[in-house]
Amino acid sequence: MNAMDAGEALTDEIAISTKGLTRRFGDLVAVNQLDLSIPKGTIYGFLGPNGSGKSTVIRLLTGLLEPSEGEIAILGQTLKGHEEQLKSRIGYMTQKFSLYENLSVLENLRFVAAIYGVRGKASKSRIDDLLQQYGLAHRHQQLAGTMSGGQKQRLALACATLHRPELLFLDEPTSAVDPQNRRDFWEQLFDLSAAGTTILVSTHYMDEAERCHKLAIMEHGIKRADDTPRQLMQSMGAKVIEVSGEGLRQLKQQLSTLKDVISASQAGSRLRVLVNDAQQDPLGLLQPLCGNHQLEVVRPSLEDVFVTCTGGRHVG
Ligand SMILES: Nc1ncnc2c1ncn2[C@@H]1O[C@H](COP(=O)(O)OP(=O)(O)OP(=O)(O)O)[C@@H](O)[C@H]1O
Repeated sequence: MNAMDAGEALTDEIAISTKGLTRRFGDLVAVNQLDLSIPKGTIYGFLGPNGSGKSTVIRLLTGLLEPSEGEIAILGQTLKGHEEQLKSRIGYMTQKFSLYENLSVLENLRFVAAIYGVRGKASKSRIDDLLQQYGLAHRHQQLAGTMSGGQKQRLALACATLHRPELLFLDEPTSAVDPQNRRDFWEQLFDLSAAGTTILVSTHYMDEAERCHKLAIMEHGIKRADDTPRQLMQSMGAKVIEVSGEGLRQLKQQLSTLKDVISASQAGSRLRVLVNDAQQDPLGLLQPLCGNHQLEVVRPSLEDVFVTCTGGRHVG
């Protein structure tokens, strides 16, 4: 493929486009022939287990890592050769938040402002706004290293968005925070999205992935599916059957041996069984092993989609 191909696929409406994007580390293929087309203004999720290549994709898209093969276009420009130009239009928040722990909240923000060339009155006013917006005004003198996970996360988001990037990369941003902070964080992401920012966020949390406008399911560096959460659930190649009753541990083992059963996993006092769509009569398949148990066909969840896409190899 030549350098134009990914660029040609672009319209003004596309924020990220890749064609055949591949990255190897020795014999390991961390990202394998990835094609992406992410419209501007979207919150796009990368859902996958540890080691599925999510961070590597983000590092490739931010220009921190060179592809082994393939093309990347960001905000209408081929990435190769335009990394410096694009840097001012991109924000990046890493898993570890990358804060200067020995600097105060204010000093962290001033440092980032200086890096992006935001100076003088503009810097002061932007930092004041961010301190208010992210609930950090009363902590501006506190050392970053002494803050809680949720506070560090808010400061990291303030730093990553200080220069008003059009495109924001977030690598597992909520791994280190509690559910309330995760919810609040997502409210902030929707505010940014409503203001026109395109966001690519990696996660291994299903509830988080479900909030995205669109998402890719990754496994072993390969994109297994790519659509809206609703569409992924509607077009999943499996039926979901819940089984309730006694002796579920043993029943699970028995059901798992059936050819068309993709997975069986326990959730509370029920077994959630995924049966391949090719099976015409999923209840009839399970019934002989289920005796007096109750069986019910239920609506798929995103977790079911994930399990089906990955052939039951990463249950729950
Ligand atoms: N610099 C590197 N050198 C060698 N192997 C690497 C390097 N970076 C990543 N890998 C490998 O590439 C694969 C994908 O890693 P990556 O960090 O992208 O996955 P991930 O989905 O982000 O996982 P996690 O959620 O654990 O961060 C892993 O097997 C990892 O060990």
